[in-house]
Amino acid sequence: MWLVQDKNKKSTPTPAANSKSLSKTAENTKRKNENQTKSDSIVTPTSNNKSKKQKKNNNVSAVLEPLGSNTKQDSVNSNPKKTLANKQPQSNLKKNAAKSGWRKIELPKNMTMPDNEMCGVLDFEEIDVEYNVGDDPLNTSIKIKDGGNSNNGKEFDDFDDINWDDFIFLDDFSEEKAEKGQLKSIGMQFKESQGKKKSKNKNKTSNIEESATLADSPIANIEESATPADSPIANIADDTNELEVSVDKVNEVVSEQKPKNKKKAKKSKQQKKSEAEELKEEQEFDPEFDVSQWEILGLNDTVLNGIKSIKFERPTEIQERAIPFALSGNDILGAAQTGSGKTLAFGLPIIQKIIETRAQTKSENQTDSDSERIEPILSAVILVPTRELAIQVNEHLAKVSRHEKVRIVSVIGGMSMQKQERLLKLGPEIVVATPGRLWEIVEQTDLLSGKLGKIKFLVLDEADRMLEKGHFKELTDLLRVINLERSKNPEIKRQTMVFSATLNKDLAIDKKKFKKASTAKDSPMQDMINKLQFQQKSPILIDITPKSSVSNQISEARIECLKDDKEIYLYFFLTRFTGKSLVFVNSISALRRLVPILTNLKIPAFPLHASMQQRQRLKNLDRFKESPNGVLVASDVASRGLDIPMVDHVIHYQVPRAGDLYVHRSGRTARGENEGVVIIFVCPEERQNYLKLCKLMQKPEISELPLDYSVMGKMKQLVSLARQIDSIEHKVKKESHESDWLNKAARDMDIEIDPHFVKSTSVIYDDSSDDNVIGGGAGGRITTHRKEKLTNLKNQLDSLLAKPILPPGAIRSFLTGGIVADMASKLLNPSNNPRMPNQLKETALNLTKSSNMNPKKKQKRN
Ligand SMILES: Nc1ncnc2c1ncn2[C@@H]1O[C@H](COP(=O)(O)OP(=O)(O)OP(=O)(O)O)[C@@H](O)[C@H]1O
Repeated sequence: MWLVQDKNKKSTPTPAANSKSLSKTAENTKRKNENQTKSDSIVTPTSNNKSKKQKKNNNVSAVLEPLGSNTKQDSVNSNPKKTLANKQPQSNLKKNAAKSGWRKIELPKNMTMPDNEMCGVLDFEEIDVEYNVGDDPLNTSIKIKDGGNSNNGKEFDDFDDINWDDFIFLDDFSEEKAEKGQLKSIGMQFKESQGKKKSKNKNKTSNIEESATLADSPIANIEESATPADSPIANIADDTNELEVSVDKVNEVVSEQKPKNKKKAKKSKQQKKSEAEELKEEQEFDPEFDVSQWEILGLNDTVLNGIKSIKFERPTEIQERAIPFALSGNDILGAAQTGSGKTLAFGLPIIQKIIETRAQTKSENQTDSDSERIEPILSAVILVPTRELAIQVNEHLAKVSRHEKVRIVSVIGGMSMQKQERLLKLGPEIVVATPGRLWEIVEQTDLLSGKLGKIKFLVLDEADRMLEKGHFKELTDLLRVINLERSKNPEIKRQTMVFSATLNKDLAIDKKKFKKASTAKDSPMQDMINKLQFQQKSPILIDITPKSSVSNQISEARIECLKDDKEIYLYFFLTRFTGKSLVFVNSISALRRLVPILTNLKIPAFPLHASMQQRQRLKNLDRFKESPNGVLVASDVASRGLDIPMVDHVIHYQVPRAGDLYVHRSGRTARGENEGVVIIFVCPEERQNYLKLCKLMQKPEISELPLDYSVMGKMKQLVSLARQIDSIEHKVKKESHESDWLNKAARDMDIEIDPHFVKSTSVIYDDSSDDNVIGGGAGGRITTHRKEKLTNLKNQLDSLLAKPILPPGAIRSFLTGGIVADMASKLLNPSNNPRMPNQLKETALNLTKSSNMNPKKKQKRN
């Protein structure tokens, strides 16, 4: 059984508490103190039954409180002794919490436990509610629900994100120990046991030592269960694919040393998925597959085997041009359109080099009896601007190097730093990283010291993005460290490869101009080139971007409408054409407005933006990938590099602020050999920017999408209902949040809210309009009224959504004659759009292509 430590008062400060969590704690304390001051002025003291309950709880030394009741203790002081010395009157609740710094939380009744025994409750600072556990960590997965909203719940199968310094085993808990500050968190116990094991096994190699300890410790078992030991790419089965490393050797050691009596670990969903994928890949491998087109580029048999697994018949142009140069050791500046296969253009030569180096090292060590213990060498660092892209590049390279088990680790922000450190200790050969987190690791640990300076390859993918705010500083710092060693020892050879679809920021992609821009003394490109310290005076420039920078496989079209009507037009487009759509917005606020409206309209819409938790970002990305008609509403964090299969439409819901954004956003469709549609929404306020964009892209105006807009009245009605529902839901949530806050403040202070106060601060609801709240009255009534209105609106919307969307006049004349005389047959015709039966089931691609061929084709508007 475990107790959970209140995040706001660590009575047993642990060495592992990192600066981030400490600062967060301080921030929480400050906020809580502010809240307390606020609540002092609005609540009155009382003695009620609750305080009796709390007295009783005092005897058990941990505060009992129902999970989700929001009765977290107030933070008093991070030092328990100091708190006890504090003579200020406090509620029993507070004293109790201050004494122990730990609290026990009752589990909700509906919680299922394998052995009917409580084992633990998790309460993370970044997660509002819950839980689920079993008593055997190996047979357990944790489900943590975000924000208490079950629709929005997320599940982790991964114990690695738990800070074990925040938990103790309940059996270890005593009030005495708590007072003396002698409680040892699970994390501390683990570290101690790890220390002991290490000294016992000091003759073993460091990797083996660590694995052995991991295998013996309860925490280790948990960690292992999150990292499939038998997978060649250990973390590919991680539920987020957060990190990947091929650690066969270490894994062998781990599995050998597992205690015999250990219960069989239940395979996580992800493990199973990864095993299934591996099996599939194994079956997909075709030794007879013709790779002659690749062979002529100079790739060796091992890499060619990798290609036989992924079955790419021939190299793309950028691969054809870049691979031979890269294999012969050149620095490269490569520009090619989005989705043209740049990852393998730099990835295959790196993999080949790693395999060759391994073979060479092995043959050099053949006389050495220790040849089996060859230290893996960090050969390549690939820097990318976003976390999702890092994971994707990792997966892509892991897939093609699967037979050789090249060790690849992603180092990205927003994920467990400890896990990334542990994987780095195992010795990766390729690190794919975002600059921020890699720099954090370099600064805070010595895991990469001496290694970065010796790498054989440095890649900057989406290089132009790296020059922008948010990456530039860390990138510069990293380059300083990477170049340091070489400046001392010029013998060290390193190839540098820089790739993007928009290498030249001003988008003037013509060779002369590009060269000019990249050599102009004061350009950021030149600055970066200087910092990169290419080994060659002039790196090989391969620029095969099309004139307009946008892929030739993309068909573009424009939708003109008023700013306030964009939601209606978007809903219309998404209903009219089936397929996967990626909708880009310029701001998170626009995204937050749009997603609930689409959700109310039963469109499977998923948000993705940089302020979301990383796990949620990945989860939404996965949901989008799996949903054939899904809509990802994203900020520009998704604009670069993401290779999501079969995105049919990219929609610029707002005109992008820069030309390169237009290119990269648009490039999320038409990947590889596919075609795709790009739609840009333009409202009168954006017209100027749109025209500038066209000029920048060196193209005439984008043709307008020829649509039959006769159903727009219906669409407007539906969207208006969805908006109203969202607005009321928002208000109800806000009210309930405020009332929770008030009740919580009162509970924390052991006081009762004065009903007069509630009355005087409440508002009167004007029945004539949902928005006319004019002051004075009872809050509860308002909420009830709103809820009723909400139910009515939802019913109304549901019934409209269940009907086909028909042009005006269709209902009256339905089945009888007039403009929709043949409606019955249309409704039954499978080649018509089921939601809009008077329209053909047509793809946006065909329509856009035909309008591009015939730009004068007019659309009908009512
Ligand atoms: N030779 C090939 N034949 C067929 N498909 C390929 C080939 N090379 C790569 N691909 C596929 O093309 C898609 C795009 O590749 P990749 O992500 O490397 O493009 P990119 O040029 O880096 O795009 P972006 O500029 O958007 O980052 C991927 O799905 C990849 O698997």
